[in-house]
Amino acid sequence: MPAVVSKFLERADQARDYLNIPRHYIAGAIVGACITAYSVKIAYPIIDGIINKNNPQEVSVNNNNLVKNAEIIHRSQLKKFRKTVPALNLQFLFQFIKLMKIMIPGFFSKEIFQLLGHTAFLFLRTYLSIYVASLEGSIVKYIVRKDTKMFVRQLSKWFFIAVPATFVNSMIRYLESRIALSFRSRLVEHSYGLYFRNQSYYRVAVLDGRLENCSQRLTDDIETVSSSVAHLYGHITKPMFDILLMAIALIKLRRSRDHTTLFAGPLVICSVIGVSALILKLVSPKFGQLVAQEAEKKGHLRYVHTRLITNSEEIAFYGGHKVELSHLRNAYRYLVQHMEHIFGVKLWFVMLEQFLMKYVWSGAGLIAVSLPILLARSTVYEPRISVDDRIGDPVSERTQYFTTAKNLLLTGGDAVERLMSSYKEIVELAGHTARVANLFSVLEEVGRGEYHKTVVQKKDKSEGFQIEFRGDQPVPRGKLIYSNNYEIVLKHVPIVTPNCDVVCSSLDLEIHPGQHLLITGPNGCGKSSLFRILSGLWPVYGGELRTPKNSLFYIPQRPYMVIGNLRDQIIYPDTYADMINKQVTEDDLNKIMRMVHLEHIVQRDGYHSVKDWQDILSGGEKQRMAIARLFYHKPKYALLDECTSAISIDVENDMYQAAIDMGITLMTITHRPTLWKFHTHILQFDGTGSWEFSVLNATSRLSLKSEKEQLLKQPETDARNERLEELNRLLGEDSDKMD
Ligand SMILES: Nc1ncnc2c1ncn2[C@@H]1O[C@H](COP(=O)(O)OP(=O)(O)OP(=O)(O)O)[C@@H](O)[C@H]1O
Repeated sequence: MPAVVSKFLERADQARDYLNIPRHYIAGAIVGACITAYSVKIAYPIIDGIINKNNPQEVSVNNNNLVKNAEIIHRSQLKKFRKTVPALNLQFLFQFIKLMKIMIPGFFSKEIFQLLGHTAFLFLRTYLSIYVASLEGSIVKYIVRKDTKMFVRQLSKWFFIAVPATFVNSMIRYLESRIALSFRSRLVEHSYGLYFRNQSYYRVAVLDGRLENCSQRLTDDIETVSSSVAHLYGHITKPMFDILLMAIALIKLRRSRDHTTLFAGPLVICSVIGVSALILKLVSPKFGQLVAQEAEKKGHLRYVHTRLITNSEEIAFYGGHKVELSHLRNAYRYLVQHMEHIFGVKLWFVMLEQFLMKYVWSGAGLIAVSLPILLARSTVYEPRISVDDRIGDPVSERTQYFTTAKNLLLTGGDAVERLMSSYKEIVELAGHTARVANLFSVLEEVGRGEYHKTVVQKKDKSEGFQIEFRGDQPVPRGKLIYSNNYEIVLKHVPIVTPNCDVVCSSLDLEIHPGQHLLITGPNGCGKSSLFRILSGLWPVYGGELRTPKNSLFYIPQRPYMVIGNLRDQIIYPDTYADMINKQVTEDDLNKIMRMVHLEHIVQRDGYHSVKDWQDILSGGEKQRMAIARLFYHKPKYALLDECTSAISIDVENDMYQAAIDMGITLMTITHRPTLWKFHTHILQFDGTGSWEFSVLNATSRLSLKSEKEQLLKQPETDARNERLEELNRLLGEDSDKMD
């Protein structure tokens, strides 16, 4: 390769001679081209930014709306990042200390001992490096002196030292990995504690808008922070030892030669390193911000993939692959664009870094090493030689000195280079640290019930409930009291969504065990939201709510199937140990499965085989399984949110009767008139924020329903329409719809 290049250069030079172009013209052109390329590189993003700011509609690659939407999300994410730029500053220091306190909880923690061990091995490694450097110097000396015996002796020492040296190297890597794993375990443990406290995993996603991809921070970012910290510890400690011990060794070595130039070499090296460090710091790109943005984009890509996997069946039925593919492609494209940007930024920085560290420093090192030889007072220098080396000649002495000094300098130079490149790693660490520290502080706040979400304050002049705001955040002013007497009481409680929409201004309700409540009303009127407020998932913004603790059991229309065997599905959220403690046997489970007509699943799959029950069970089977769960737990109240919509009416009736017989009080959202007879009270929302709570007379309500059915079959007249409207009002149903 070098031969080809030199041939090419030779030909080019001949051509230049032929064309009679002076050499300095060519050099000027090359320098000019480099400067132009660099200016374009710097100016392009700025010009692009100005153009895109003025023409936001031209941003998308094609006119596809999806691409535009994704672009808008992408830009809003970028804006968010610009607000808090992670860098090597005081904020990073505080965040880092916070994480360190979690990673190293005390003086006598396992991590301290691992770090001490790691430090000892790093020190040993440096010591061995110095020993090997001087050994190599003596080997070269005996080669020059043609002393075979001494050469073989030194070479045997060299091989002998290789065994502990390689063990030390391997041990350093082993300890670094162990420390990274220990740090990671501490962070993971801490984050899981926060994530699962006060249902934060739900609240952070629904009620708070600050963390878009919790999973990315909980997995990748924590892993990166712990491995970077462990790596950086070695990456900074080892070079420091190296520099210290190498400097001592070099000074000793130089003292043995000449005092006059003792400080000249180190002065040259220190000045060169100082100046180049300053230059690198000045021109260094914002790596912290860049890696944080990269993590965000990776998280978004992971999120799009997860959505696809979770909803694969629906997407396949719809044939929605085109839309999903474009979402995936966009998410990936943003990641690629960003990575290309990072690579581009790194290209110039690494070039400068390499130029300074590889060439400028090596040059300075060579000057420092050669100074004692070049500036020696006499041309035939008589070294201070040891007793063993009295027979030595000046040339072999100089060779030994030069080889040892060169090795020491190389190791020292390498150490300074590693220290300098650590700066880049620290700034990158700042990006991940900011994300993890932010995750922890958001989870802590969410756990305390403090949420931050971008909500639009509605200036509503009407009479209804007004949400109180502090700054731009709503303040829940309601009282939530956990009572011991199993009653549910709501006094002037509004139903407010996480987006601060008031669905119902004030709700008053009193339910005692044995009073089975039917909840009806049009879509979106706040039926399920009432359950969320009763269960304590959504804040109480006003009034007072009294509810028994741990006595409500919610069953949705699409029940969740847990990872595990069939038994785990029935007893969820209990564990097998809880089941044993409750003295429930498999016979009891068999009885429950018979009650929900699922005994065939027990015969087919047994209780112990682990399967993907979410996919295996049909919609109706999953709903029956959820009812089996209800029968296993026998709570005081069951919040049933259209949870039997896929079950046949006769089986559904059996289940409701069985639940009542078990002493479970039902609170049911349903559109099926066949379930009315199981309820004693009714809460009827009208969809405009009003409601009616009364005793339910199922027989009279059913006769109203059949009258409505008859009227709907008749031709339209004023009298018919008037009566229909009246019936709809009484039944709490939409005007032209039969439930
Ligand atoms: N997580 C959420 N964030 C913001 N708004 C929400 C959220 N969940 C529900 N809403 C809104 O709250 C309102 C009431 O929703 P809710 O689920 O209580 O309706 P519903 O009466 O149960 O309707 P349906 O009969 O269709 O299930 C709706 O306008 C809905 O869009």
